[in-house]
Amino acid sequence: MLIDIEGLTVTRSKPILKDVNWQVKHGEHWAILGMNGAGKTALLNVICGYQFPTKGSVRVLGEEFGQFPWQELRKKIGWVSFSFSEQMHDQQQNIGLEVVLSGTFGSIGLHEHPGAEDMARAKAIMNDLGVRYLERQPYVHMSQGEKQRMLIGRALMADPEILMLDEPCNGLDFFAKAQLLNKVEQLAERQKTTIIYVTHQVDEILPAFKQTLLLRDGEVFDAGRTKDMITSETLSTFCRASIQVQQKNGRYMLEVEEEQTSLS
Ligand SMILES: Nc1ncnc2c1ncn2[C@@H]1O[C@H](COP(=O)(O)OP(=O)(O)OP(=O)(O)O)[C@@H](O)[C@H]1O
Repeated sequence: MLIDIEGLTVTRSKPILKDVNWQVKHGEHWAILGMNGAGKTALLNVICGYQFPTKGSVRVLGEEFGQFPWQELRKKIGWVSFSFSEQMHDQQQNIGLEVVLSGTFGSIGLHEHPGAEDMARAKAIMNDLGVRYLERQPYVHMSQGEKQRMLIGRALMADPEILMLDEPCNGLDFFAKAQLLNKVEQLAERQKTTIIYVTHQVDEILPAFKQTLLLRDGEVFDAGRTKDMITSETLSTFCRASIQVQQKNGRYMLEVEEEQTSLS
């Protein structure tokens, strides 16, 4: 079991996660679908040890939260998120190659001298992600899609066992989104890293994401095989709206008949 969460409750000034149970096995790729404020980012924060459980147990990569130095565990988890992208902006001078290389050291900005091996690996990863042409370009001058691929490259430098992508297609145009999803699909097919993909949009749930967690108001609404989760019936109840799900070439599309949902 890669992730084993039982009875997880996180309460701050209000309940954020309530009695969450979720298990991720080796070799699985998961999508986490939920509307704004559902608790998706909070759940990732708990997995990375940035947010502490109020109640319940959290085991990641076989280690129990509270009984293991979580900063060690974090090295095996890659996390790509918008907030991280914002932090990178403080490193105005960093060029593409440095951003990817910084993943070796888990730092924001490159403060250490990488070895020849690291350098070769960073270039190979950039090549793979189709961003080798950005090697010398400052991060701040990159497009949103280029930045996202750069951050995925940075996360892959650490050779993570789990790669968490938190709404990676936000702000991307349809072409950049297709390119990014294509890369995510390739990564998932390689089966080296378990991918957890957080989104509001069902069209981003790629065929490789055979499992889906539906999170609503801090609670697990349902979890299991994507083909059982992304159905008209389940999503209509989940979104409290009348929703028709269509499938084309293994991808999902929604038709929403009422206005109160934010899913598309
Ligand atoms: N430290 C905190 N104190 C109080 N409330 C918090 C705290 N952190 C998160 N929340 C609240 O918990 C809820 C879940 O937040 P979270 O960021 O996990 O949602 P999300 O599903 O990722 O949403 P989005 O899709 O909008 O990014 C939100 O209502 C948020 O305001």
